[in-house]
Amino acid sequence: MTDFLVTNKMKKKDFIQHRTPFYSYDLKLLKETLEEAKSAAKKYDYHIHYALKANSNDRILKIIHEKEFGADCVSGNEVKKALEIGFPSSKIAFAGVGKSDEEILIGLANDIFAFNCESIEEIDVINQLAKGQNKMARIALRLNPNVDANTHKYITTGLEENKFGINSWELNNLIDRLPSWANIELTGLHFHIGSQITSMTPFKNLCIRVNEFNTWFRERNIHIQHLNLGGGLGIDYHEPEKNPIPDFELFFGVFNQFLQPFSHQEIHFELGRSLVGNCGSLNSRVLYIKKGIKTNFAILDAGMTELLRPAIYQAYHFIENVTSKSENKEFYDVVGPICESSDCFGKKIELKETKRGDYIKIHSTGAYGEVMSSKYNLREQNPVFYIE
Ligand SMILES: Cc1ncc(COP(=O)(O)O)c(C=O)c1O
Ligand SMILES: N[C@@H](CCCC[NH3+])C(=O)O
Repeated sequence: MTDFLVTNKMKKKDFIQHRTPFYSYDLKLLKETLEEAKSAAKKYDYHIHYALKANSNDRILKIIHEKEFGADCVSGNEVKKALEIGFPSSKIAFAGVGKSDEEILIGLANDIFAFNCESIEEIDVINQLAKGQNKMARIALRLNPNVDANTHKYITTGLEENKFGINSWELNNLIDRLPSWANIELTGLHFHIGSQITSMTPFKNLCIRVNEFNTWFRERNIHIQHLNLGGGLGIDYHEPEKNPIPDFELFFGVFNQFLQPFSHQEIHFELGRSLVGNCGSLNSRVLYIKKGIKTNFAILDAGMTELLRPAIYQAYHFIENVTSKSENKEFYDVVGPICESSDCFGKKIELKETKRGDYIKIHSTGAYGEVMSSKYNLREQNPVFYIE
């Protein structure tokens, strides 16, 4: 998205002046969220790496960098972007189940904090490439803890059936090979069980498994310097105005209570959604109201090309008609203009009586919104508003 606009206060007239659809970001809320996360983590000396995949908009990244978070990247381009914004390479972790040789070389050239490795073959390749560059590569092993995150199946990552992480039965083989990897330094263990997790129970279960793995390595005289517990903390998509900031105290408190690190070990997290999710909104206009057999369709000028989450995870976002003056409420299937039946933001959504031209705000789109947008149907690039 190319065209960047800045406004001090989003007023109705601003909506009306500007072409929809567009994303807007509440930078004040972003800063408050970052501050809360930071102070909750500081209590236990925990380190937070921001997961760039959630939102890699430059202005958002600059603020996160200013607040001294580290970066969690999943592609060579994300590593480059983090460096360009100013994140120090000593705070950049590079994860991902399929890193290409070119991407690994970017990480090596910049001496990043760690490669989070997901297979024995990947470690082999990193070792060879590091040897070629005469470098030592620091790695963390992404282990599959087989813990159910109880979230949508497409955003669960920590079960043995998922493609992510090294399974426990491979560990004996892996540590047998460790001495042969002369250009690898094993520094950490990494875990990530999934995203949009709203119950603390999966995190408690994760801690129990991490303690077991950590002990297993210690018993084999392998000294692990950092434990990376991943991200996954969810946000309140249903009542984002009531609960704009997730309960970071509760989240980190669970790890403080159940995780048993050895004394020298650093504890890292890679949070995405919980830091940026609620500061973003997608703003759009109703193009048409159409009577279906069982329902009314409110057809918006925003579609799955701007916000993919409802189409691929049946994700719920709170949708609000911000300009209707009507006292009446009606149910609508809120859909987009894209040539796909799954281009639907929600079925049976209760809105104030809605007509052509009304402005519709789709809340909590700061994470996995703008970054997942596409040009499908040759859609226009949209402007972005930043609200201080
Ligand atoms: C390995 C890894 N780390 C961190 C994250 C960030 O997760 P979240 O946005 O749920 O905090 C993800 C995304 O699920 C991930 O796959
Ligand atoms: N993109 C997903 C989450 C995936 C997180 C990355 N592993 C979402 O919108 O909820």
